[in-house]
Amino acid sequence: MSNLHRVLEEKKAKVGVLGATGTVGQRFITLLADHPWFIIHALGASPRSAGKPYAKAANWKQATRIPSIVREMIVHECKPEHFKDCAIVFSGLDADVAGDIEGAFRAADLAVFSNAKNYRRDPSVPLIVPLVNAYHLAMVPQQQALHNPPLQKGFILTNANCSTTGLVVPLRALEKSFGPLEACFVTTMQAISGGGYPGVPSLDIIDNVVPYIGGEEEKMEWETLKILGGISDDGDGKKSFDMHASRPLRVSASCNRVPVIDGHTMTVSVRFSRRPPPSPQQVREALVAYTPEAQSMGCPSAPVHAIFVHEEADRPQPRLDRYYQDGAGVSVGRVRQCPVLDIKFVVLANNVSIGAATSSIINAELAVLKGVVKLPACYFNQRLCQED
Ligand SMILES: NC(=O)C1=CN([C@@H]2O[C@H](COP(=O)(O)OP(=O)(O)OC[C@H]3O[C@@H](n4cnc5c(N)ncnc54)[C@H](OP(=O)(O)O)[C@@H]3O)[C@@H](O)[C@H]2O)C=CC1
Ligand SMILES: N[C@@H](CC(=O)OP(=O)(O)O)C(=O)O
Repeated sequence: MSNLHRVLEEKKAKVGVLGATGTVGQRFITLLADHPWFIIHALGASPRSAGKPYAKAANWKQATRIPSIVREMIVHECKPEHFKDCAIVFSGLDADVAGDIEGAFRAADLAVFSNAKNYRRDPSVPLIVPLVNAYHLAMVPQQQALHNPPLQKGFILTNANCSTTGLVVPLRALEKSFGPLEACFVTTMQAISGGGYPGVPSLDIIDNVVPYIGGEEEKMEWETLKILGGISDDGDGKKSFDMHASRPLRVSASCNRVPVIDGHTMTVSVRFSRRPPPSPQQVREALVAYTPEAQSMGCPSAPVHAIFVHEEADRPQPRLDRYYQDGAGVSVGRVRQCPVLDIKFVVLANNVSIGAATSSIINAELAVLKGVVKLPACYFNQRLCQED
């Protein structure tokens, strides 16, 4: 460990990254390398990578160089003992192994912020898109209390499927301004990087569109309801996610893989409960004005514009717009009347950034700001420090 790293470790909160060598893991590393509150302390990947310096273990595919802070760091197997000093553990683990590993980390009283699908449907686990439903963090204490044995600091919190993430941000903005939505049709054009590395074989995707991504449509249709739903109380203090139950929203998703490297584009049509529905101009204004808690609370990784609304007729486009705000916001365009439902528009979200690593990091920042993760005494920002 360099002297600089030692100094930073005294000033920032130590975090770990599981699945650090993968597509999402590499994005975590680029984002965390200069994070104002967090410092990378431990890295985990498969037994194939364990024991190697990160630069040798990772097949680095980012446009920027491997940050010097991790270059020589030895990758560990994903066992809690290697991460016991971490206040937060981010996970970009393959879903085949994430269930057992993340469960073991929670049982070891570690706070896990996961990208994997395994726990998203768990009734005690918040599924949080940080630009949408930060209030679901309120479920964490119940998860800790119901765990056997009860936990002091450990929990699992997941972010959403990358396509679901791009969809729910404008849907939440519209519900906030115009009340409940009744129906939504969404058709996705998903980037190859969504499948991890090496992902879809080149001979399947070049000069082609694949009209099927296993499990994706079901995830979009189900996760949207959990994310947009509230939390209900049974009267005895037991809380549960209400799955948008008060005014059920019907979502129909069609998911396609297209020959784009990064950035999931989707076309969306919605019907509002209220009659008459808002006009396209009212919808544009509501999307631009939308300010999620992550922004108002001052999360350092939150985008300046949660939703950027394009006026040009042919935007957003993945090649032009996926890195806007470092991929942390969502781009919307072509807001217009829908002759079947009410309003239709196009959404673009960077699947690896706001669709994955950036969401996890903002979720962790929200957890710190809301006191769900209590950081030990530290010096990086006295306002945030909470003594045990
Ligand atoms: N790519 C995307 O756009 C998005 C991905 N996700 C989800 O995020 C997760 C990561 O995705 P992605 O980065 O694309 O996947 P990758 O296949 O690129 O990376 C998978 C990671 O898991 C590690 N791993 C594999 N097997 C094991 C094991 N037995 N023990 C410990 N670690 C293991 C790999 O380590 P090693 O290199 O050593 O094999 C690697 O670090 C997945 O659950 C995915 O569904 C979510 C939203 C978007
Ligand atoms: N399935 C998505 C990426 C992903 O990994 O999704 P999930 O985290 O829901 O398994 C895609 O292929 O673009």
